[in-house]
Amino acid sequence: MTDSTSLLITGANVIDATGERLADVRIADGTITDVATGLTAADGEHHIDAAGLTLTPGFVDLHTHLREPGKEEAETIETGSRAAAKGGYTAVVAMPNTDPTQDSVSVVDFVRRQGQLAGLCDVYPSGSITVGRQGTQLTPFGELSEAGVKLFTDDGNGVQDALLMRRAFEYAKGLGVTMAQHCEVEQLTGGAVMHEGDCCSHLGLPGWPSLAEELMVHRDIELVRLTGAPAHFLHLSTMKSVELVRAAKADGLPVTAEATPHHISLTDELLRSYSAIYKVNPPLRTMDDVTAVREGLRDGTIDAVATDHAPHVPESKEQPLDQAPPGMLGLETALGVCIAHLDMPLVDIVAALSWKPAAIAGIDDVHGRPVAVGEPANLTLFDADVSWEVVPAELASKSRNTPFVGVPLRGRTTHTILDGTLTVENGTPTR
Ligand SMILES: NC(=O)N[C@@H](CC(=O)O)C(=O)O
Ligand SMILES: [Zn+2]
Ligand SMILES: [Zn+2]
Repeated sequence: MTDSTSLLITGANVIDATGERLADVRIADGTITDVATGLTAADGEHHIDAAGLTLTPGFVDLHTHLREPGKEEAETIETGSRAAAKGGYTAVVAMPNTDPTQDSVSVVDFVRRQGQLAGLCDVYPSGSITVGRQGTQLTPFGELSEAGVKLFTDDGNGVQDALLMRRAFEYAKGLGVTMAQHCEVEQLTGGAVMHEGDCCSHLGLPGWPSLAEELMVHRDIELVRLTGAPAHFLHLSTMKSVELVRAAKADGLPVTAEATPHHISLTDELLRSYSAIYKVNPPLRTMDDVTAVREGLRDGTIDAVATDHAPHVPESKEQPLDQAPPGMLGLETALGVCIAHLDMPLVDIVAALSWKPAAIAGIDDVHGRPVAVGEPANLTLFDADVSWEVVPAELASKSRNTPFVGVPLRGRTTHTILDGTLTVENGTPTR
């Protein structure tokens, strides 16, 4: 079914921000029209028997690299949206390190429109903080914000200049938009291919010290204290970063943070293979860091799981470690990694995948909503118990650079519903 006629989902375990219960849910014309028990399918109504499955608001990815415009050989907005839908996502925030950069209204409008044309997932373009992500001149925040941009980031790089970042926060405060930082002091990471630590010294490879991340987390927390503007921290990876954010929240500062599936499941030991599949920014860290990031998610210091889905063509990842680009796929495996690797109640895992990131993205009027009558039907249905392994050839993404081959996953999306229409049915995209 690709058109939105009436759809009935029965017997699902429904989880949303209001809690957990068994219910039947009817959807018509993009809206939830019934939530009850004992509903039966009308003549001709599409019926999904969801006994044993979990129904939640659709997932929201705060951090997706869709690569279009500029690197369509690695991913397009259509293929990335399809990967998102397969992973249970109904919305993604598209990162700005495209070519041209998402630093103007015309480029962000193009990205949003391509997302609408693909029709598989709502695509919300971020805007870059600086023109061309060059770190020297601020983009027209006012125009971009009027064009619907709510999250600004130079992701791929952090903003190195503290004065420019201070100004960015000051403008952001007036406009009600959020600055999202890729925390990396580049003077400390030149030439790095992996986490700086025992494993790195043993392999004799150039290291990316935890301090390079933590210094910028600290700087931006203090800029938030100074300006009162909100900050979101992208892909946090170290124990000390988690501690800094925990302390900032305890001080009542408006900071939020995300962690990736790979930073809660994989460590720097994987670089012993010298495979560039495991090269990522920030790098895979130690088990102590993994444990601290998981604890950050458990206690709410880290608000969201965000994939940092970063597709790269095979030829680029087959290069030696020092030449290969950093980045890993994430959209189709995120749920499976989270359930397998986070010792948290399922409701808290779904919170980190859905309504908490929806609020950070400023799209919580449409996504991450309660499963209730009158709400927009952006929903995910998944099997929380199924164990599976990723097969790269079966990915919807145009790229194959998943680090999760051979990693046990638990939990997989069966159906995704965008604005009342099935984008994924029985695990298969509908378009
Ligand atoms: N995470 C990565 O290793 N790579 C990202 C950039 C980024 O998120 O910093 C990419 O665009 O490939
Ligand atoms: Zn980044
Ligand atoms: Zn990124």
